[in-house]
Amino acid sequence: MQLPTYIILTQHAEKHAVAGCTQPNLYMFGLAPCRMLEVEKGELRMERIRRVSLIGLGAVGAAYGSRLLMATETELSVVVDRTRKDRYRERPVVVNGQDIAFSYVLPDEDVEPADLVLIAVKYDGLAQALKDIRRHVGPNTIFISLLNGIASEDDIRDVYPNNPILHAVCIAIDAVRSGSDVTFSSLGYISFGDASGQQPDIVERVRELFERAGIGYEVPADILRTMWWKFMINVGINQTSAILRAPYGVFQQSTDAHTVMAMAMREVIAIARQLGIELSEDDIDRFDDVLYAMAPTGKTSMLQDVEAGRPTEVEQLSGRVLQIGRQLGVPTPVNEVLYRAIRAITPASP
Ligand SMILES: NC(=O)C1=CN([C@@H]2O[C@H](COP(=O)(O)OP(=O)(O)OC[C@H]3O[C@@H](n4cnc5c(N)ncnc54)[C@H](OP(=O)(O)O)[C@@H]3O)[C@@H](O)[C@H]2O)C=CC1
Ligand SMILES: CC(C)(CO)C(=O)C(=O)O
Repeated sequence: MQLPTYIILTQHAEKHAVAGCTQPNLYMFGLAPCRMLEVEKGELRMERIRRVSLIGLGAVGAAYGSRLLMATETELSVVVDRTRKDRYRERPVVVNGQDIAFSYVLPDEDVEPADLVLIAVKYDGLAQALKDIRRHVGPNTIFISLLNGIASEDDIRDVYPNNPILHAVCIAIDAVRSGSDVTFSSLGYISFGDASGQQPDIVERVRELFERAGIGYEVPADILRTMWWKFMINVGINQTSAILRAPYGVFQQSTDAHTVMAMAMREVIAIARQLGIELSEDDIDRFDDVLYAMAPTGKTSMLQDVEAGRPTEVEQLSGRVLQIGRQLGVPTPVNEVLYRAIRAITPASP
């Protein structure tokens, strides 16, 4: 029998094969942390993402999680505390009318580290989520956060400074959650990338996973610009929709609603440009292409929070705009009105 050949790569010199051997367990000696790639017929085979751990099974997490469950060669674990586990056992998560049999893991259970940790909680749950997934994190575990806003990647970096983190946002998904029932007509796509430009292999591995799972994606040339574009979108439509209690149809029909949304977006454009991120009026038009394709009955995540009486992510939207605007000396009066109005009608985050 012919043994497979392995190439051993150190974490910090992944481009340089440091040894070839036929005994995979050799990589235990002196080279950790490291990764192995199998060589097949003389060609390097990409190390596939096989173990995925997801935390946050709401609108976004359940929607993308249901796709990841269908990916071949992938094991998906959903990290939940005891209370949530009991709740999901009593009332299973339903996505587009189908009960989904997720595999739940408690934070203290012993597990193999994941290849990829996917985070889909709201911002006020992020600090706890980063504690709860600790047993799923090994030296090479990749992180992707699907949270809105521009802060979560830095928060992950603070807790897991040595792990690869890709930036990501989901665009044009119209998922709505009611209790543990999630429905969507479009999953949109995940725009993701490596802000450091140093980890093209990691981007490729995630791209290959999304292909296998049937999750739409794009890898833009400048992921930080895309993050700010999405931030502009959320500052505009999430906040205006929350105050007007307006689903997407209202923004498709009403020039007034659309104008308020665009006024809030323009303040993001102004601060972004001061920071060297070249957003412009065209970026509002680009969002219109997305907006007019969304289900008229669909609702932003912030409107869903308001209707469910939950705290909102306002501190991550206008809260951030006001903070950065003050630092840069850029006036942000529209966001100040939105900030105060949203805080007036919603409970504060714990
Ligand atoms: N909804 C949408 O269409 C979109 C949302 N987003 C962004 O994605 C992120 C998630 O939003 P969304 O899915 O709507 O939020 P949801 O409120 O629907 O879901 C968040 C989920 O995380 C769970 N959760 C929180 N903390 C933990 C924890 N420690 N362990 C396990 N589960 C936990 C919550 O459980 P529980 O309910 O029990 O507290 C809830 O099920 C937000 O940042 C949002 O802005 C981005 C694009 C679109
Ligand atoms: C862009 C939008 C409005 C829908 O995907 C969103 O990000 C949200 O609802 O939070």
